[in-house]
Amino acid sequence: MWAVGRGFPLNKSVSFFQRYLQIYISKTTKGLCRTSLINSNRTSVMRKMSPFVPLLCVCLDVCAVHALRLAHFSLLLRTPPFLTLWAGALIRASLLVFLAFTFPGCPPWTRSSRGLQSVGVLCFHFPVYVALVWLLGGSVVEELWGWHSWERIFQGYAVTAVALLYFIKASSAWSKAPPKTSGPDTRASLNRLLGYMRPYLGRFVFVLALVILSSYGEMAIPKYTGRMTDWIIDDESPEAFSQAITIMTLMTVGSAFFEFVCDLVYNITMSLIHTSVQAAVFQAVLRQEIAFFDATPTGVLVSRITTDTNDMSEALSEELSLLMWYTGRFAFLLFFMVSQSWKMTLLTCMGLPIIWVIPELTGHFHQITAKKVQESLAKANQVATETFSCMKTVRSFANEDGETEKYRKRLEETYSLNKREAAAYAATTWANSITTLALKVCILYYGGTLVTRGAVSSGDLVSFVLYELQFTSAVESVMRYYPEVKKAIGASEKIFEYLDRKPQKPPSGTLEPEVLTGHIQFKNVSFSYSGKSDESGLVLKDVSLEIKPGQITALVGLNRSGKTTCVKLLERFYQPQSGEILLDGKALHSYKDEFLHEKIAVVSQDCVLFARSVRENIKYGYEQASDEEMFTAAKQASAHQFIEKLPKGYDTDAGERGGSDLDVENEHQVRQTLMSLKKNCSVLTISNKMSVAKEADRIVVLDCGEVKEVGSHQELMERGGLYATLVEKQEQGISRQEEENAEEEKTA
Ligand SMILES: Nc1ncnc2c1ncn2[C@@H]1O[C@H](COP(=O)(O)OP(=O)(O)OP(=O)(O)O)[C@@H](O)[C@H]1O
Repeated sequence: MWAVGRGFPLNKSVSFFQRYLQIYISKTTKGLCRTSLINSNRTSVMRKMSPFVPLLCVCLDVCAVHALRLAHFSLLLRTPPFLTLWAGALIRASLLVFLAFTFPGCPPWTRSSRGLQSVGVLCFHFPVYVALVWLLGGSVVEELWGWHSWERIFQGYAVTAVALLYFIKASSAWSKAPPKTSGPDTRASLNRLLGYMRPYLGRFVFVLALVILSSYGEMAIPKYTGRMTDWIIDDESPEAFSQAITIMTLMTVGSAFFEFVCDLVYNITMSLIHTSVQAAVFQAVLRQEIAFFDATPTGVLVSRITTDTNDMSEALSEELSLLMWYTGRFAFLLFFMVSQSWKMTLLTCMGLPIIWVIPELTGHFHQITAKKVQESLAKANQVATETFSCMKTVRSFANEDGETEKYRKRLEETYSLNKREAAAYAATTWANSITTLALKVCILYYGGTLVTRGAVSSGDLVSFVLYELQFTSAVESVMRYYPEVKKAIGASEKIFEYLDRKPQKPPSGTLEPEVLTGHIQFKNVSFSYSGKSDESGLVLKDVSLEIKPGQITALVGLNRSGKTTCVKLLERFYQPQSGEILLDGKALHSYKDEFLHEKIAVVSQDCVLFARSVRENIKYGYEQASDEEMFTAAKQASAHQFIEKLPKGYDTDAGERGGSDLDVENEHQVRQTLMSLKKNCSVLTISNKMSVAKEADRIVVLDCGEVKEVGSHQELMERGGLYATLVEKQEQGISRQEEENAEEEKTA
């Protein structure tokens, strides 16, 4: 440091230091690396030495502590012990950090936050502890003069190892939570969820109070069992004993009752929240433009509304409630344990990482083996499936024995993996119980010495052991459920995505005139479903056409020429990229949405029936219609008689998407009805059948999204263009079909 202060270049001081370390390593590791160090690439050799480097750092640290110890006891340096303690910690920390950052052999983790944190714990935990004891008025003489003893040095490393294990456990639990995406973060989702919870704030406060009361009640059994042990040992009066039993029973029953009420209120509240979120998402989805439904598969939409909201609310109902319970228990257990004996509590906390880490390591091995077993089973199943599905081929090659042998080999592989899995499972279970047992033995041993010294009573030890039993699982549960709850909140982002989505369509207009003649004009309309206006994607290209009131206009053309698209634009499902559509001389988008959909009626070839009664289907979107109006509509569609014959008439359930397509007879009937209605409205018919177009007053011929011809049937036939060709081809097709049918009949 001095050299740096005097303007000595840092890299020089580093290489100077490194040289000494290299000499040190070459001496300690004797011939093992001496020859290698002579090589020019010293740094790479140093990296190879990295397994020894932590050991070297520990040795240097111990040397530094002993050097400080000598300085501390030296008569020449009469520094106050507090100052020596803190200065010593600072020197140790500086030395270790300097080593980590300058010595190339140091593993990278020593330079990470985890490494620096460990250095901090190693060097400063004891000074902080001494300072706290001193502030609380305790005696610190022994600690101030003995901090450099071997016992304290080992204790320091043990504390650092435990802290590191805690840190690893916490970070692995946290990393199970979903990674942050570029979308809204968990905090934003949490705020949204809290927004839904706000109306029930009173209930949540009530639930929280019940959690606290119930958790407190659960402390009764350990507490009074300990008391009773004391009374039994001390041979106290039977009244005190029965009083303890009564209080314990009351508290336990009370706790169970509070838990029941709490669960009930909490789950009902969460169901209410779930219902309101689900309804809001459904409404938000319905608001979207039709292109959104084209692009999003129905399954995804349904899953977002049902599965995703269910998953979220289930996770929040179950995991959040468990998190609350265990946090409440954890807090009370910690409080009662500390009040029994803070030393035993510290021992428990130090033992916790060990009972997590060892089973986790064996559990990891078990998981890997279980996965391999699954894969191997899948391979065996594949052989079986393949063989059965190609049974004819197997038989024709007479390869039954070959396939059996192949299947047997796969099963043998699975069997050997099964054996490993069984061993891994046994090891995991064993590691679980042995580590838990070891911690208990340690606590009992340490507690026993405290009881012998008279520091705690036997009853306290009994209570403590009972608290500790619950404490371990409470801590584990908190660490398990916290990431789960975070994950559930993260998953809610997907739901809010729909709630936040703004429909990509212009707002509804305001016009709703009392009189509407129904004069429709397409003026230079171009449209593409992709939203792009480049020529290749256009489905309609510069289309101009007119649908006059009191007339029937037919839109004809080959398949995919854009006929249906014109109707979709008329219904405002999509917006044209350019051009405009006018209704009675006013832009279509200036009309109110509801008004427009009331005025434009679409009779489709393949209409849809909802899984509701026939009555509800007919009145769909116009519930206020009278039964008379409904009968008239059904009669016009020649469905009245048919419906009357159904088991429950108009109240018969139509069934989901029941067979509803128009047959030839019905189609003719509907057409006749439309013809009779044409005086009061504009009629646009779309059909591939030229016979339908023939009856229209005006025919618009579309080809590849462009208007090719406009006129009456007569005019277009005389022109001899596309329409005439289509009519001709269709007539030929019909006559050929008739000939084929006649021939079939003959042969029959
Ligand atoms: N929702 C959609 N998304 C993307 N492209 C579409 C969509 N609907 C139709 N198309 C495409 O637009 C073009 C015109 O289709 P449209 O259904 O309007 O033709 P059509 O003349 O009514 O055909 P048909 O007589 O076969 O019903 C076709 O190429 C079709 O593939």
